Amino acid sequence: MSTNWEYDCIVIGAGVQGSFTAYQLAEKKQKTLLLEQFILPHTRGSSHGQTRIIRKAYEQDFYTHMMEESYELWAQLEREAGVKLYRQTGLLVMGPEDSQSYQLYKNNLQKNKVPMAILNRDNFSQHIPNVNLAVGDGAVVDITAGVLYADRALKTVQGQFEKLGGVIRDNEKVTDIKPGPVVTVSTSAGVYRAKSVVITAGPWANRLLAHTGLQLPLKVVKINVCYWKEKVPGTYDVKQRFPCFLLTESEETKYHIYGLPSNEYPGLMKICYHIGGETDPDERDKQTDRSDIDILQRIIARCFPGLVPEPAVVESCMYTMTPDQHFVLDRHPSHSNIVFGAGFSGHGFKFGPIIGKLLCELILGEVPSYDLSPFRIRRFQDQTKSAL
Ligand SMILES: Cc1cc2nc3c(=O)[nH]c(=O)nc-3n(C[C@H](O)[C@H](O)[C@H](O)COP(=O)(O)OP(=O)(O)OC[C@H]3O[C@@H](n4cnc5c(N)ncnc54)[C@H](O)[C@@H]3O)c2cc1C
Ligand SMILES: O=C(O)[C@@H]1CCCCN1
Repeated sequence: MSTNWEYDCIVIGAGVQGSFTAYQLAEKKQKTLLLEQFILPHTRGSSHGQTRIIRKAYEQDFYTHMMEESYELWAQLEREAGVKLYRQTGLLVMGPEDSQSYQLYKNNLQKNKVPMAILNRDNFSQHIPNVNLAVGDGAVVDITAGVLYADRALKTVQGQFEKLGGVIRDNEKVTDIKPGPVVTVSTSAGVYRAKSVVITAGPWANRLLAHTGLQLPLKVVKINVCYWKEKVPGTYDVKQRFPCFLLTESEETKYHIYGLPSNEYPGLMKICYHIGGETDPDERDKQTDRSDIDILQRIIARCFPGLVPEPAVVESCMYTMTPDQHFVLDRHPSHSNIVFGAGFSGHGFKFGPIIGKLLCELILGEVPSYDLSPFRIRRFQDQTKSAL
């Protein structure tokens, strides 16, 4: 076998995680190729759209800790590129006061000294007008939270990567990966060889991993991204300082419901359900399950009296879920020069800079900056299929 290679590293998939990983690698002077199957920018994966929530409020400490640094890295990218990627709005967390989920959010904010406010029934509507707090629900605000401008963030980080000498080839689908001391990656347009490979293929992760003999317990779901019309334009607008919100799971809703103030489409507020119908990523639009919309309509009619409880716009996006909804960040069990980031379970965007840093550390054989045990594949044990 020849030991020639053209690249130190090839990153497969130019969503938020692959783009940040490529950027970090280029910063570390690694000659890096970023491959993307579609023409950029595109709307067929998980990272498209104008906005995402950024927050420190989490049920688990380890995410809150990672977010401390992630905020710094987002700000660093804003400074480097001279663009605004983050707007602070706060995040209103509401949920059954006595539920485990709500208590975890509240306690975690307090324990980690995240700037926050606890609202009670008497002062709630003074701070958050036009929202009905359900009977038995508590409310806290993560003051650090806000909106990330997602499409702009992707364009920015890809641009910074190219400025560092990184190469992006879009409209080039990876069709085969041959592991070895030098990894051979075949695409619809050519063949490349590199010392190492990072797979950040979002909903297509298992398709790519199959070439390396590994399958993870991932489930791809289609999310109906719903926008709801304000009865009086501006009621829930970002300019009126309306916050993002998160309704923690309850017996009625089972999964989180979340929303962002009206911003990208004037007069429309984005509110979604944190699960959807299972789909093949190449056949996303054949998945027509709208049972989430029924649940959203009920909750919106009850809690958001200023919105028409009928979606005005419905767009599509995909989540790649793991059984525990924690990410997968690991090295291939048989090929140490293949690393992957997958299963971001609908909450990975805000971590983009940190995921990029961690995957870069794994590729370079450095000690990871965070404890990766919640993200390792060994937690799945029986569910991980390896043909090796
Ligand atoms: C509706 C919605 C709302 C969300 N809200 C939030 C939020 O508020 N806050 C938050 O933090 N996160 C949120 N998320 C989650 C976040 O957006 C995702 O976790 C993140 O975008 C995942 O990025 P990724 O890079 O793993 O996947 P992707 O963006 O899907 O990127 C993978 C890329 O790999 C490419 N690819 C796949 N196969 C190949 C191949 N064979 N060859 C070449 N390229 C290939 C794909 O085309 C794709 O571009 C949300 C997600 C959705 C869908
Ligand atoms: O990551 C987030 O912040 C959003 C809201 C909560 C559910 C997942 N997606």
